[in-house]
Amino acid sequence: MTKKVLIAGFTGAMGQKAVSLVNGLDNFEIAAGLSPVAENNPQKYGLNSNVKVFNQLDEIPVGVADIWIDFTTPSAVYENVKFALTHGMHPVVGTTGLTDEQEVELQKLAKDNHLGGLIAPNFGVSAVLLMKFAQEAAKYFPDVEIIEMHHADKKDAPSGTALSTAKLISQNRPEHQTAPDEVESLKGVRGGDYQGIKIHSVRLPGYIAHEQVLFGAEGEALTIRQDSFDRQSFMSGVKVALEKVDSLNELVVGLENIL
Ligand SMILES: NC(=O)C1=CN([C@@H]2O[C@H](COP(=O)(O)OP(=O)(O)OC[C@H]3O[C@@H](n4cnc5c(N)ncnc54)[C@H](OP(=O)(O)O)[C@@H]3O)[C@@H](O)[C@H]2O)C=CC1
Ligand SMILES: O=C(O)C1=N[C@H](C(=O)O)C[C@H](O)C1
Repeated sequence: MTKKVLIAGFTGAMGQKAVSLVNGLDNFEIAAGLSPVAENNPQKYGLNSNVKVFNQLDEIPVGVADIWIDFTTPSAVYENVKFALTHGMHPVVGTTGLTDEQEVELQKLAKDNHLGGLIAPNFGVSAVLLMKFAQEAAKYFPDVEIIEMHHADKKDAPSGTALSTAKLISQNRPEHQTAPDEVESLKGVRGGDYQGIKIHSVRLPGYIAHEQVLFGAEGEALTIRQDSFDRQSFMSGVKVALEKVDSLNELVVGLENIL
């Protein structure tokens, strides 16, 4: 049976990659797209002429799609996923910026509506592996800092991946304070702080998405790095999510939990 997909943010950099992905899959079809200023001209965006284009949530009728792909903005994602879950759609969410509280609320909503879904801060295998390796290394190296580097159009900082990396590290890291007496003579120069783990966000044209986790100890260092040179690299993860999402019985966080 062909599954119908709605792509929220279909005009954006990731949305357009998702359009190409779903157009090339046998058992899925794009039924609708949501983007606030998109023209009602689906073909302009690589969509078939019968695809419905919506500019806001309240235009979307019940039953339009089975799966909701979200690559929008941190300010829109919570309401979007709430809408999907209350209108019978399984969410596959790549958009970053959901707070822990919002994730918990959405998980409850998914449970109440008997719908599974996935929230993945990163659909790239290199990033998923980086997070796994960093979590393991944190048992042995409590002194750690994260540097994430992204394109200059990125709206949120730190990246969802960096925040997720810090959360996973903090689960394994013994309580520890690096450089307890330090003083910043230039405000913010030591980066953001997640439970004692410093996070540094770099934004530069030419970059796509990159992360380094630096561990230091007496006389040695370990650096783990991943690079997403092309947004196509995220699509294998999105494909796995599309294939598995309707067999999930909860709103799962993290691609690694469905691989
Ligand atoms: N999980 C992962 O692996 C990855 C996640 N991301 C995340 O995905 C998100 C999108 O990234 P990217 O494609 O680069 O961003 P873009 O800015 O290129 O695209 C954002 C899209 O969202 C649309 N949009 C804006 N507001 C709304 C709204 N209220 N409802 C629906 N759509 C809206 C925009 O439409 P319009 O142009 O009409 O304003 C546009 O189509 C970001 O949060 C990013 O961090 C990115 C890469 C990988
Ligand atoms: O905005 C991006 O580009 C990306 N966003 C995600 C994040 O915030 O971690 C995933 C990837 O880093 C690309």
